[in-house]
Amino acid sequence: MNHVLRQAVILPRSPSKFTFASLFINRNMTTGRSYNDAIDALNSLQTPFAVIEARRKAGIRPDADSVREMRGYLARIGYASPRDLDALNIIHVAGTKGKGSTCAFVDSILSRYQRKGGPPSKIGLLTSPHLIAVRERIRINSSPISEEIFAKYFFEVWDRLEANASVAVEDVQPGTKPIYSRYLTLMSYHVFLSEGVDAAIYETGIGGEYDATNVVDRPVASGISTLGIDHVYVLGATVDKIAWHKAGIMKTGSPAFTIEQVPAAADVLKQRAVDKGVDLKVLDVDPRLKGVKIRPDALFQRKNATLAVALAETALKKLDATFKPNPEALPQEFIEGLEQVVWRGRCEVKEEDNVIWHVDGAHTVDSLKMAARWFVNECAERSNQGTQVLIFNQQGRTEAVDFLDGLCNTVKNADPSGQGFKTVIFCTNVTYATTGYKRDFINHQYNPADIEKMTQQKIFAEKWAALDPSAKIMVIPSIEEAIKTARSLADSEGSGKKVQALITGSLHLVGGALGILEKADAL
Ligand SMILES: Nc1ncnc2c1ncn2[C@@H]1O[C@H](COP(=O)(O)OP(=O)(O)OP(=O)(O)O)[C@@H](O)[C@H]1O
Ligand SMILES: [Mg+2]
Ligand SMILES: [Mg+2]
Repeated sequence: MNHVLRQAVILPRSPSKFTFASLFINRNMTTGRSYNDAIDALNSLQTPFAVIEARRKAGIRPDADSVREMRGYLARIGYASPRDLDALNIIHVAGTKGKGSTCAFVDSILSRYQRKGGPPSKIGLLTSPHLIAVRERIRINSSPISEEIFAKYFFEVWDRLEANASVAVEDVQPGTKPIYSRYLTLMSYHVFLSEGVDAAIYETGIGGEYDATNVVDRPVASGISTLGIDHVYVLGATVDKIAWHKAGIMKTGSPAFTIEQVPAAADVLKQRAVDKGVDLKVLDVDPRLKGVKIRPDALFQRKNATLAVALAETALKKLDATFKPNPEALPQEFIEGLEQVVWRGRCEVKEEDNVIWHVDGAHTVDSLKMAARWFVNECAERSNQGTQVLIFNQQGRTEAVDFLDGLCNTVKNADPSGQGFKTVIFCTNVTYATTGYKRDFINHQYNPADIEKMTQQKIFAEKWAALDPSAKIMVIPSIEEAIKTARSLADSEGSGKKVQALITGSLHLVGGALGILEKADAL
């Protein structure tokens, strides 16, 4: 670390109005019933860092009990029959990367039909994680549910769980509640069923087989997006093990789709499809996408779009007996849905007077290479290209240090001067310099001491110093200060040149950064 201390500039924390310890204490539930009260109560359902560590050490991983447990919670909140979920016509998506993007495409396509009067008449969308506010994980007709609606259903679920806390249900301990993301999944079923949603798109949280979303046993269709390495602790370290989990969302009697995968993953998907009697369709990039303006214009996104088209066609066939896919050309609704999709924090460009921000939430080795290539291509198209700056973080994943090689080399190799990023900033995911986290970003799952000492960021700095000894490396306590620092670099640019900044590595980082860049807390 001494080496880093010599090479990297490490900014001290600003005098703050919060203590780090206070951020991580589970709050007792307040008596109020506002959106903020709901988020506080939700935050109390996070598994604390110490418990996660203990489980890790004991080798405890999710298993079939976790799905049975979700069914138990569903029963406690009033949905005792697995058939209750059939009304939602669920489109279920798993994958290592591209899940959210695929779901957003399906949502956008279906919304063109909904706006024409349907079917579907109401579309639900559950995605994770959130970018700017928790409520954005649960959408109806493409909009995050309002704070009022969120709070209403949040506490309805809460009250039902408490009222039925002692009702014996298999695999659920009396008096318990599901943890954070599982609570939101549970709540989403209640929201969508109560609001009369008739097509719901579900992104899995982690894996598939044992994921909280896998309580659906008759999806309208299942889709598996690009597989790669992530969540190694829960899913396994090799792509075949990971594929096994993701294949768990394929259901006998429901159509299933995937796109081209690396052979080890493809083999497992095909074998599990055979075992389940599922006709799994492996899709080449859809030729009907030719001429459709998919953003970013990259192969991975065309794969996501291909999967989304197949899923949307299957859903529309189920919902509307008169809908007939046209193998020659995509209907206008599909083209508009694909071209006009809004999926924030992924390959976004925001231009200021002196800085062009490139914002992408990639956080695996493969997706970071994609993000780097996208950044390079964007920069290459501009005549006012100035210094390239990186703002990076990934909290809580020890393997994240290996994300940096691809990022560094992709940008360096594309730069005719061989320079790549001139300044590299590693910051924590703490949003603001003096007030700490926005409530929606409080995370008990990380080691508070690591954030306080910026341990992870210093490890990144050390790694980057080895990858590129000529880069100026900085370790900075908050996103706000990281952005300020990048802006200040613009002062030394030549006239007409703009700093080209890439913010990536974590969706939490990206969400916090967008909030600051847009000077808004709102969605
Ligand atoms: N098919 C893909 N292959 C590789 N990288 C992808 C693919 N689709 C998207 N990405 C990259 O991954 C980032 C995240 O995309 P997206 O939100 O769709 O993935 P996700 O599977 O929902 O990820 P998460 O694990 O965060 O839920 C994108 O910004 C892009 O850089
Ligand atoms: Mg993920
Ligand atoms: Mg996602």
